[in-house]
Amino acid sequence: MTIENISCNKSFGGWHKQYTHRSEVNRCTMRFAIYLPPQCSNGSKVPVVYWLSGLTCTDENFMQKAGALRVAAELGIAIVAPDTSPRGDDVADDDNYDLGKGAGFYVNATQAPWATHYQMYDYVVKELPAIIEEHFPVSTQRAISGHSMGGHGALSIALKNPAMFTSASAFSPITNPVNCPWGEKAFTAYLGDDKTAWQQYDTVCLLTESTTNVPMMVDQGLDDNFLAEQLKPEALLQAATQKDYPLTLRQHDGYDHSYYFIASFIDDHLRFHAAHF
Ligand SMILES: N[C@@H](CCC(=O)N[C@@H](CSC=O)C(=O)NCC(=O)O)C(=O)O
Repeated sequence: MTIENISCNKSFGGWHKQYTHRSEVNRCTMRFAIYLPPQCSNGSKVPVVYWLSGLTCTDENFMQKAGALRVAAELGIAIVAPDTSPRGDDVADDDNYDLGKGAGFYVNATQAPWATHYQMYDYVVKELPAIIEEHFPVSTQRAISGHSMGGHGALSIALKNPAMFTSASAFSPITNPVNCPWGEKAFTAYLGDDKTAWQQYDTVCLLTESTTNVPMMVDQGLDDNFLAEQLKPEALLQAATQKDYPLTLRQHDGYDHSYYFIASFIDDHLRFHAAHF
């Protein structure tokens, strides 16, 4: 697979780089960002945290706003941030921010017009890791994290692929997309009206049926304007408690849904993942 470097910036002794490539699964050009810590400079292979961003984001929001690179450099962890949807003039879109471009929801769409390009589950689970492991000095130790729509992606992907990730974490995740307006809208469009097809991508449903444990950490702000209607951490906590699942849920007074919240606690997430590598 050929990839093209489009930016390169030294940061905390390592390198932040952006690449484009042809995606076979999404049938379009995709862009991703990678942070390579200084420990890579002698050819050593480092573990990777995959970061999945939320609605309206690209590969840039997390890298520019989360303040994660200092601790990634200290811990010797690479971070990979994909885009949140396929892109391009021939890719189906919607007028609203919560469907279409910037809102791929990390599922494989089965419905027209979305199915042609919106295969973000396969992109994150298969195509992107293969590219990363072919082109960069990374080991096969992987963790996954994300925010909001990306928190849903991170937790559901870890639950569906427990052998692939040593740990998973999320900020303000959509925990139960089959049961909230963002999820119902996206899953109806991408997966159709049959709600049984939605459950394969729902963190609460997957955790309830899980037979393996991927250690999980979730941070949630209690002044998040999406908390009650869209995010529902209590549903996740209830499912985890019933299964005795290894979930750490931290709820923080005063914090909202923004990257100011993520930046306040991202160090803890990277240290959590480092402890499990
Ligand atoms: N109406 C808002 C909603 C978009 C928004 O809040 N996006 C969040 C993720 S929400 C869940 O997936 C986000 O991360 N935005 C990018 C950022 O850099 O903050 C809007 O259109 O802005």
